[in-house]
Amino acid sequence: MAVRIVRDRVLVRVPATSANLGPGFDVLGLALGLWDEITVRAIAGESLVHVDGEGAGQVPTDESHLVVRAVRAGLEAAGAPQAGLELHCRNAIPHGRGLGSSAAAVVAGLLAARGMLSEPEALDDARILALATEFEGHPDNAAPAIHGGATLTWSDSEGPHAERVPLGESMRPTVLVPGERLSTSAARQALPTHVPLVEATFNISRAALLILALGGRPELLLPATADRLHQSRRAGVMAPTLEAVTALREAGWPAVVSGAGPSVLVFEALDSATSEALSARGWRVLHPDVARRGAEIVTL
Ligand SMILES: Nc1ncnc2c1ncn2[C@@H]1O[C@H](COP(=O)(O)OP(=O)(O)O)[C@@H](O)[C@H]1O
Ligand SMILES: N[C@@H](CCOP(=O)(O)O)C(=O)O
Repeated sequence: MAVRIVRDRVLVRVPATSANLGPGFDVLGLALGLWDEITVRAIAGESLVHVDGEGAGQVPTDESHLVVRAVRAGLEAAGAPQAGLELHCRNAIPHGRGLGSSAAAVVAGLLAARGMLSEPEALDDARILALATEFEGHPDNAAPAIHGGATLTWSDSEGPHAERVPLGESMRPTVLVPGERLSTSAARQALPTHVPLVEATFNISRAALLILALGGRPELLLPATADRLHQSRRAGVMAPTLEAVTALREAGWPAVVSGAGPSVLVFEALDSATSEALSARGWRVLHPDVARRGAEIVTL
């Protein structure tokens, strides 16, 4: 029987994510306890979008809205008919700051599509990761948004795959968010197509070390979060971010650029003096939990 829309109202929640984690460019990611909540309704008539919080008054409110596009991609991939869509978005994830807002929007739309379907298995996690990777161009935000916790991704002829990385109990991350935005596409344009073998080898060693560090060897976090592939090459488009990362690392904090920047992720709770000094220089200091569960459909 053909796949149909059988639920006309679905609420989904999706976490922020920090990708790369230093050496794991386009591979590693971590889900953070900062959530977007989106209600999707199938309606008769034209689509409309209401946005509260981050992105309100800035993102489109018609068919070009990213969540609408993702719902449509999900319905199409499942072979289901399209419908008018009404969205209510309550957004907590800052846009254009390297905290995976676009991946969260895409995963939210795909998951909402799953929640509407007569055969939700037509959009299983692997299919959602593949579709989200088509939207994003890289899987390292979508994977932790879907699965929660820390993830690693790789791709083969079948498409992208994701696995959870074991996480110790004690991680208390700090996220520093600047006022300025930087689009991921602009940050990707700063990168070369080829890198020296010695730099690739450096990152392979540190990314492997990071798997140990995350699993319960926090004393390894500082060396394990060093990167030579992408962060310094992006300094031209986010100089204050690289300055903050360098200063924090010199003081012993395991700090990295969050995703494509310009936020900073520190794998520990910063002390109050350091936090206050950063706040005074315009950084918003957040202490999200690690989101150990990923995106979910909340039945309405
Ligand atoms: N919840 C959302 N609803 C609609 N569009 C969104 C949403 N989140 C992100 N976007 C779109 O994605 C852009 C940010 O994506 P990107 O440059 O990849 O940054 P990041 O994903 O790091 O926040 C926003 O400017 C907006 O166009
Ligand atoms: N690996 C990507 C990660 C982008 O993350 P975002 O949160 O900035 O979208 C990259 O470094 O370009």
